[in-house]
Amino acid sequence: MMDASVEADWISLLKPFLLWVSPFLALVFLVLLVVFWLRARRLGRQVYDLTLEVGASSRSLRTADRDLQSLFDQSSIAVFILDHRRREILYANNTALTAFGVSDADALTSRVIQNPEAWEESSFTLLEFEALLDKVTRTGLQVFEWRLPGGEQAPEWLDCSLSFITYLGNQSVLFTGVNITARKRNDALEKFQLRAMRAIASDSPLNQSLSQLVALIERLIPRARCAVFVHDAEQRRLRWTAGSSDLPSPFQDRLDELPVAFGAAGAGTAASIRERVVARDVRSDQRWDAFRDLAEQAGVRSSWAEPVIGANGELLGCVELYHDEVWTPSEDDVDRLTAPVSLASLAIERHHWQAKLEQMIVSEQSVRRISTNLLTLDMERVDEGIVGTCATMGDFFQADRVFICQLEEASHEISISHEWCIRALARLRPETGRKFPVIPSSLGVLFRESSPQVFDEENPLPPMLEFLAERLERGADKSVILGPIFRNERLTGFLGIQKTSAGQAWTPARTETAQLMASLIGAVMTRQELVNSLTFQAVHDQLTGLYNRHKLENFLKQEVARCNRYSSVFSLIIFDLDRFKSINDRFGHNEGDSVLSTVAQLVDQNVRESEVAGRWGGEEFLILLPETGTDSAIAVAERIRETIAQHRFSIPEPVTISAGVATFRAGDDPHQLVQRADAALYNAKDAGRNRVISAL
Ligand SMILES: Nc1nc2c(ncn2[C@@H]2O[C@H](COP(=O)(O)OP(=O)(O)OP(=O)(O)O)[C@@H](O)[C@H]2O)c(=O)[nH]1
Repeated sequence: MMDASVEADWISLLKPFLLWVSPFLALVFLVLLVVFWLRARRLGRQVYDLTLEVGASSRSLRTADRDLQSLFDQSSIAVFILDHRRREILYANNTALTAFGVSDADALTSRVIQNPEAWEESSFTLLEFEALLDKVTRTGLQVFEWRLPGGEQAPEWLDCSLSFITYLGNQSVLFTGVNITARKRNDALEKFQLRAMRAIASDSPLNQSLSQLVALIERLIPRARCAVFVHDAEQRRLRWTAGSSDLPSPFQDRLDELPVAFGAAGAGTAASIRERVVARDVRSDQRWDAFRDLAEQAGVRSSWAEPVIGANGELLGCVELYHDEVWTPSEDDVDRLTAPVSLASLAIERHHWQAKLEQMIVSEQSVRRISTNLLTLDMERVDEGIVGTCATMGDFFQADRVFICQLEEASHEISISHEWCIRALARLRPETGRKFPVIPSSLGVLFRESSPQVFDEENPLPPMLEFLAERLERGADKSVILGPIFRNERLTGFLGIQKTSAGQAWTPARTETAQLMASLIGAVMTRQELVNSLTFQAVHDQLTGLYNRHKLENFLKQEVARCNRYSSVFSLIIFDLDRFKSINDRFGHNEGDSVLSTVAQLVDQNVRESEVAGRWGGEEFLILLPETGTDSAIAVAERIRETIAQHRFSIPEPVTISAGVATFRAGDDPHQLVQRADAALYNAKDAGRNRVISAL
């Protein structure tokens, strides 16, 4: 009860206050209501405006995308837009589709962007590309060069950019790629061209320079496999010097040493006619008849051969390109190959000159060595020296046999005087020294030009010289060069250089060298003749041809020394023509000379090889009889005396001699011995001449 009354008191107390405040409260509420209404209206308008704005933006974005797409669709730049999160292509233009070899955006997603295998031949992997996509979200832009595997018309190289964009509300990446294949190809070509030129300019071996050219050509003519052949002028063959590693070895081996002839595939034919040869389809081309199976196995269906011609018009080699399909070069292809073919010509010519120079140096050294050998031959051992030089020449000329023939004009005979040959021929060669009949005048006609002649299958040896090749097999590669040897403008022999196997051919330079050698041998022989004659003159008496006094004294000294050392014995005969003064006086000095010569001949015929006869001076002769005692010496002297006495000389009366014989006694010197013989001779004169008396 109490509580109800207290409540009533409170209400009665607040009532006047509430009555006074309530209009204000109502007013405040009203104001607040108005404010809220006003605010709500403004927000609504703003929301409305915003909604309008959003709608417009969205519409303009879509318009922009459409504009962008139509712009990209026409572009030669490859463009695609990739949903960054889902890795899906949202848009790709035609250029991009062609570049990646696909037909639509979905294929680009499934066959490229989400397929790691498609990236195998690309310049980077799918993982690396994805890393770039992630990077672009941080940096906004990435630029790079991309080598694509490339299709038929597709670009090989793209200069690319990736930019981060929002596309159709998605976080996306915009890809652009500009085709820079032509620039890249040019760069690469320049690089290859530079490499090839450097190799040619440097001292690189020919096969290396030509391999660089092969690489260059294969860049210039896509899908072609290339080979470069070098012409071997001596063998008239093409040597496979450089070629694509894609050409199988049996193909290379078979085309190596291709003859320069029609029907020797494209290269051999082009080399023989010195013109371009295009075999559009080797299966039906007759120039490939002999090589068809080989081409089939190597996957060669067409060939294009360009001969390589040197500055002087000589054939240097051949460049050949092979395709695995029926193919003909376009004018552009022909243009493109012009420079490399010129480079090949430069490389081969440079190599040839270098080889020639090296050969000349070696050749000059060898020629100098052989010449020095010949000109400084020890005249005591000339024959040995000449045979040694023949061996050196054999080595130099790569010959199997080198020989010297000597012609004896008087006897009309020819024989091999010096010879060297390889071991294999030793038992086949004709005997050295055997004489064969010849007609020197007809040989003189054959070698009138005094230049060497090469005899081979086409130009056989004249019948009288056939003995030179006797018992040696003859065949295509066998040849003998004969360099005439002249002495005092007379043909006196030949230097012969024989080859029985394929080797270096007889080039003009080699032929010239052979003749130089023949001339040197002629000079050596003349010198030897001169030396022999001087040596002969130095020890022989000019009138009689017997040993002279100087030589007799030498023999005497040697014999005395020998007998003193070995307690041996020898005897001397000294004889003198009887009354020779009277012969001179009556028949003249010339007749006297003739008598002296005849006596010398008779003496020479009556002494043995071991005995030495000479002219002691004037009309005095001395005979030295080794290992001969007094009795035997007297017998020899008697025999000579009788022979002379019985001989019918040119003068109409007999010629007699008186002789003194002395035998060596231990301890004698030459002078003592001669004195004793002389004394015996005087005794013979005193005793009436025409007799033999021995010393006591
Ligand atoms: N025709 C010629 N005569 C020569 C040669 N050498 C020497 N005589 C001569 O030989 C003669 C030697 O004469 P002598 O010494 O008087 O002796 P000889 O007349 O033979 O008389 P004997 O010896 O006593 O028998 C000289 O008249 C010389 O001139 C020569 O090479 N030729």
